[in-house]
Amino acid sequence: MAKALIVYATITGNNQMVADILADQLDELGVDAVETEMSQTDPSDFQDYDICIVCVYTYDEGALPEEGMDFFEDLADTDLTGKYYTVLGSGDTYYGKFYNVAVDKFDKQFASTGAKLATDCLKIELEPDEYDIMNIAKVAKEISTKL
Ligand SMILES: Cc1cc2nc3c(=O)[nH]c(=O)nc-3n(C[C@H](O)[C@H](O)[C@H](O)COP(=O)(O)O)c2cc1C
Repeated sequence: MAKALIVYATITGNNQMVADILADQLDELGVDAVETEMSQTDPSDFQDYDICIVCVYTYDEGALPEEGMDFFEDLADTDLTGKYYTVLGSGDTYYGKFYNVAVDKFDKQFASTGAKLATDCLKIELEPDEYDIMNIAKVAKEISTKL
């Protein structure tokens, strides 16, 4: 059975909700999905999985979560050759050009690991609604077809 690790960072729960929805969808498609919180995770943990996923919030006008800085920096030095990745994020369009910037930063960081993008990164506005849930389901489907 293919395995996915979903690493999330959250303050108010939206990104954990995104991670939960994606994990449920992946499980339904026969992918064993495990969730962990970013500050409790080392990027080398991804080496035991086929799919590497990050669900992350953006803070302070384009900043990464402070509790995720070590994870972010160590990710660049982690060899994930042969694996797939994608990044999801809940942010707030109120922040204009800084909307979900952490998603783009993680996307770039994954590029240096050797992992391949499984499906386009997904940006979500605040708490996922029906439309977002549909898009998360599409992400899960695309991921499952790569395996
Ligand atoms: C002080 C502050 C700064 C924020 N800065 C940004 C930002 O630059 N870009 C963005 O997209 N969202 C920004 N947000 C919104 C959060 O990313 C958004 O509420 C997100 O859904 C929180 O995720 P969480 O519920 O998983 O903690 C900010 C929120 C706060 C409180």
